[in-house]
Amino acid sequence: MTGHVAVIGGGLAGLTAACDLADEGLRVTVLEARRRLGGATFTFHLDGLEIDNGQHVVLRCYTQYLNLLRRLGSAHALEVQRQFDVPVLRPGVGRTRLRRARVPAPLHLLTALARYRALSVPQRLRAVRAAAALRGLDPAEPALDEISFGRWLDDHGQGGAPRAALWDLISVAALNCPSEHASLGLAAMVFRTALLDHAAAADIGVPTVPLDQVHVLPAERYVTARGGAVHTNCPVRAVRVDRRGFHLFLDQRRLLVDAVVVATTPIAAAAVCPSEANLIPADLHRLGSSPIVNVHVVFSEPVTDLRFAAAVSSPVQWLFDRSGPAGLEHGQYLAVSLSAAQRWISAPVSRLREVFLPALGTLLPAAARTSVTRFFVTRHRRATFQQRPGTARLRPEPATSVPGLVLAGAWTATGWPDTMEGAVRSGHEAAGLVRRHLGGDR
Ligand SMILES: Cc1cc2nc3c(=O)[nH]c(=O)nc-3n(C[C@H](O)[C@H](O)[C@H](O)COP(=O)(O)OP(=O)(O)OC[C@H]3O[C@@H](n4cnc5c(N)ncnc54)[C@H](O)[C@@H]3O)c2cc1C
Repeated sequence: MTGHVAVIGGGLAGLTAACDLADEGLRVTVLEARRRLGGATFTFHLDGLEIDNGQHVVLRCYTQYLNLLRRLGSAHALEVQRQFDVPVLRPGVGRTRLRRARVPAPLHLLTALARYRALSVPQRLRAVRAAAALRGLDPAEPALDEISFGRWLDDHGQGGAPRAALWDLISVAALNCPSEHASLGLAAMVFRTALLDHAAAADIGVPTVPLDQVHVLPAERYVTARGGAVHTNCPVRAVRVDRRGFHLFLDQRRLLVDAVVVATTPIAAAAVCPSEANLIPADLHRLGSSPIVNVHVVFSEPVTDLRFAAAVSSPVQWLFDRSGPAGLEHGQYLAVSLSAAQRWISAPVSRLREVFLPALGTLLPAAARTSVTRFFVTRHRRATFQQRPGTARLRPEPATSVPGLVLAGAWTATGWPDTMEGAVRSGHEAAGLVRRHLGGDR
């Protein structure tokens, strides 16, 4: 197939589309506004350590993301646990765990809940009933996107302790939204896909190397090895269309191409696309944004043997041992990942230190007696869109009204939450549309 395709945005969606299009023999040019690729997933260097902008976790049900890594030759960069097993820490009480048994779904959850000591026995029984009811929901049913997951939990006797100690543990991290504000449709999608329909789907994978070695640099190499070009520091200001093709307005020059994948953020897509694309900018702005904060703490000595853990009754939501991926030689580096972090996004580092060091000390006794050698914070104000009720109808389909101009991004209508899996799926979808437009459908 011949043709020149521009991919605007070098996040995971854009990189996926670029890999697919390069495989088709098309001439691909990736244009990324920032000085580095990766979008919401990147690595930076600090005092000899390789730091990810925020801990990223994958699940075994991320089939397209995992396939992409296999294709890029970097599947080894993830360690996926053999069975879903989450240590759950409680201040002053110690550990319990949510661990699936090796039996088919949904029995695997019964056994996990039966042993979950953060809930009383009657609470565990009621949680099993609620899980069965959730399993009966169709996430694609539009009415589910009109109500909040929190309301559904209340209606099913899952407010209070069960919400905090069980449902929020998963949904706040997966949807980056408190359950009272999250879409029931998206929550049903997460719980069904990851936990209720297939026993192995929620097995957790964490990168063993920095994120840029997991998919960012491998994708860049994949595209350039196939003749593609990748430009960073290269914002696209506007796209115009005429009978010759698509004109991209860059700061110093213009580029004329045969097709365009707009894989930016939603607000940038609204600004860049021509009016003929018929996007609804107000809808894209209404998608809003939700923050994620990571608190990074380096201890002089190891303080835990856990690779990761969740916490309840604590400001800590999830913590991860980052020592290996960051290249730390002595001590231990923990990252505390805080989703739906409105409360923390503007807090000074001193305040976060005041809150999170004692909180870690109550969860991990050794942390209370070990000195901290580094403490820093990464903040993403616009980490994901706000996955609240009513967002399904705001998420645009990848095809625009202009053939050859397509959208990609975890915020498009993928049916998935704003995740790496959603980004990869949208990249494939966009590349497929471009291929059909350029006449190479097989
Ligand atoms: C801290 C954090 C933790 C997360 N944790 C997880 C997790 O554990 N698991 C998970 O699955 N997901 C997680 N996510 C979400 C996941 O990272 C995103 O869903 C996914 O990476 C989005 O990819 P994308 O390509 O759609 O968008 P983006 O990564 O936002 O990429 C868009 C790109 O477009 C570029 N751009 C914008 N405007 C222009 C322009 N005019 N010209 C050129 N380029 C432009 C941007 O600079 C950016 O690089 C997390 C996100 C964050 C921030």
